[in-house]
Amino acid sequence: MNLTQLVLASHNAGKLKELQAMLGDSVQLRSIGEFSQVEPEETGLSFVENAILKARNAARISGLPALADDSGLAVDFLGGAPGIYSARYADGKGDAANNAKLLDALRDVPDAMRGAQFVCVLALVRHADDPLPILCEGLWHGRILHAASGDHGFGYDPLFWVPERNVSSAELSPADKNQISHRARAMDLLRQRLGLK
Ligand SMILES: O=P(O)(O)OP(=O)(O)OP(=O)(O)OC[C@H]1O[C@@H](n2cnc3c(O)ncnc32)[C@H](O)[C@@H]1O
Ligand SMILES: [Mg+2]
Repeated sequence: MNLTQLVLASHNAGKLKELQAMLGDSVQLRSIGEFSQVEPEETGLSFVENAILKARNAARISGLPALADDSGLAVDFLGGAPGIYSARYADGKGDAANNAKLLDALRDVPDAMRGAQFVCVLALVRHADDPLPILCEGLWHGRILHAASGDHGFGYDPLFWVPERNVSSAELSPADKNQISHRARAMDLLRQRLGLK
């Protein structure tokens, strides 16, 4: 597939920055925000369903091939919550409220029981009705800290301790996060599928 321009089916500026950095100059990612401010309802029960739903919606609106990222944080002690509801965990009140709610839910839970993974599913559709979306996933294992630390990244990064670096993911430089994150792993697979590496 020859792709020089893709629309990114996301209103999250943090994702756009990370994904464009990973793709480099060979593919230009245009934000769906250029075409519409309306966010589709994420009605799926899985990351895969929501990624496909967002990608189809963006392809329909833009007329371009579309890439979507559905991602979230699955916390072991919470049975995988907030999972696909990560963005809406604190009822749409934003990252700070989501982080505060998570800290509260894990109050007094010991380190050994604070395991978590970031999940990322990327879905690429060539057009809105594409019967064979390309799907790639990535996981990143870590642990939930007892307090926020660091100010890079977005979302739950200040609470996610990265065992291989002994820092929070918000303390990693953007370049370092983009080497090892759930999104980096999914993008690595996507680049292979597209013959970009
Ligand atoms: O749906 P779009 O428009 O892409 O943007 P969104 O922010 O709503 O994205 P999701 O529905 O995929 O929800 C992802 C949630 O998981 C969080 N998340 C995903 N990847 C993350 C990362 O790399 N670092 C920190 N938090 C992340 C993020 O903050 C959101 O709360
Ligand atoms: Mg969303």
